[in-house]
Amino acid sequence: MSVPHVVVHRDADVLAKAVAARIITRLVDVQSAKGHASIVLTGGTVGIATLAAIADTPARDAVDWRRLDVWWGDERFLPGGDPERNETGARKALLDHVDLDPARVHVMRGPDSGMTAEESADSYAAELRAAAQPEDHGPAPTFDVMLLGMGPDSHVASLFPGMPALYDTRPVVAVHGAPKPPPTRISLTLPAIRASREVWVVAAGEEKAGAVRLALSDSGPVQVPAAGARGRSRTLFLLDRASAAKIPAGLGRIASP
Ligand SMILES: O=C1O[C@H](COP(=O)(O)O)[C@@H](O)[C@H](O)[C@H]1O
Repeated sequence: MSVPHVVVHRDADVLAKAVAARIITRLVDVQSAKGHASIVLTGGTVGIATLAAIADTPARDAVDWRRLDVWWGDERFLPGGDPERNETGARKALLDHVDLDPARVHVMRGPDSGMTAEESADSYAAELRAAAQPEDHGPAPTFDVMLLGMGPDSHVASLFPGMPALYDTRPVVAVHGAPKPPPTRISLTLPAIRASREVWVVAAGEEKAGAVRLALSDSGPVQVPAAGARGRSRTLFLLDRASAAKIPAGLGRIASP
């Protein structure tokens, strides 16, 4: 697993634009190297603002959207089209504005599919397994980029501190009783997150400063889930100044003074 690298931007707006530029560059590089790429999306404020920033930049045309697999790190277990679903936010901000191959957009199904949360998680696990290649050596693909928002309690995806999902070895699970509404969710687990080539944790706002500090410490992932979010090749913490306010001096590289 990689050691986190911290980049600090002036504010949430600059952060979203900078992460958007970074995603475009990464996807273009990966697609030019192997013909296709994969990204795992997050919900949350900065996650969705980043997608909107991609939609806003002409450089988005450099990505071959039809050769991109889109996955989610978590989903709120709500019917399709519900404004609280991460999918709905992502579609509105970006996915509806680019030429994706619908077969490559892998949504986590809601209750309107007729499935329980457990069945939806199992069906996503089957989709992950089907996409995994022998060289991935596991039940999920080696995602090229995984974006993760982080809550003030240090949750990533829908892995909340102390919850049983943090001990699970399956790639994706149903979560019940989440402290942040809605209580029922579907989430990738730490093994699936850690199977990603690159994990990028994005956070903004002073209410995240304590969680950012802990996420960059030696805390255990059961108490501090973001401390377990590490990529195989690279882990980035992409922050605004407010969320980086409590990290040890010298750890963060200021990119936007
Ligand atoms: O509920 C969720 O929250 C987190 C973080 O959201 P934020 O608004 O505090 O940035 C998000 O990463 C996760 O995907 C989502 O389901």
